[in-house]
Amino acid sequence: MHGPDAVIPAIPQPKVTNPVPDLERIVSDIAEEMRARPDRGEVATYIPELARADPNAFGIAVIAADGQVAVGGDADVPFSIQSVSKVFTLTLALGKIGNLLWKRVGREPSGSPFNSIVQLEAEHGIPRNPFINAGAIAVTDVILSGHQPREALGEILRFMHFLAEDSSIGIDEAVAASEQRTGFRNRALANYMKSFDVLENPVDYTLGVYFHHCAIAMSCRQLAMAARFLAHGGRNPSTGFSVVSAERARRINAIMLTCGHYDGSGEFAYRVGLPGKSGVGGGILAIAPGKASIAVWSPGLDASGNSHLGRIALEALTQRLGWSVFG
Ligand SMILES: NC(=O)CC[C@H](N)C(=O)O
Repeated sequence: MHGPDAVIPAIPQPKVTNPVPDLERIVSDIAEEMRARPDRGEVATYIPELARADPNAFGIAVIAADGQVAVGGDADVPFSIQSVSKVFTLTLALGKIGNLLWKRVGREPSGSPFNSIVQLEAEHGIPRNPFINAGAIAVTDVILSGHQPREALGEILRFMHFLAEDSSIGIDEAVAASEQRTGFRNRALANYMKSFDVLENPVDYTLGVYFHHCAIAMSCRQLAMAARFLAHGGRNPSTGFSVVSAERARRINAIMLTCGHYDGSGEFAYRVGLPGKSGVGGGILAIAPGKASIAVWSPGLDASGNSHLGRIALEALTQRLGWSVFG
């Protein structure tokens, strides 16, 4: 005899992988250690609104393959993601025009600061990679083509909502307005590229979208959620849906590893050993392929414009868990 339960179809369960031993303890230890450190780097001031960030803030969120979430410190406080947004705009632009993107932007490390102008002249207005400012502006221009700025921005924001499974993510308008007022260098970069026809749209439109996507505010938890597809062969591990192909995820990770920290990319690879992308708001997104998506935040920066404690925290995490991609 079967009981009534026998007719209820089985509910499909997500694939369960082994939980990471001690993950929660390691993450909370690191948050404690970072909170106690006196060396905090320098908060960015060239975008006046960013200068308001609290140098004592520190947050970390790690989302493992089985969905386990380990957080520490200010993991739920939203901050200005700035250049971390460039990972997501690159993903969208590749989705829109595929490998044609590489006619407009290179994929070599620049060895220069994020807002450098010098290489652009020698290389005929083609930025070295999609993560320096010039490259990210060219990528934004690709997303904008065929749309009004408001629509393009809406598309970027909806993509973040979809990836993070969180429609509360928004733009910090005060940060966007602050950069609109003071972004003279980015204006120079964009105008210079426009003179080589690398940008298709009016410079002000492209920059407007760029400044606004840099001003997206997210917490470490939201950022780690949004980047899960990069750690899992292009798939969202909780739904199983594919965001990009495995090949594309691998390639975005490769560009993060080689270019994600500007002229600090070599040092980040040496110390942390993971693909990562930093922003001047103090956020760093890092990907441990097959293992986890990780976001850290501490607003004080080092000389290359990357989060000082964020990098130290990631170095501690990868060492304790043996997560470096270099073994
Ligand atoms: N490195 C960064 O985060 C720079 C982003 C910033 N919006 C700028 O264009 O200057």
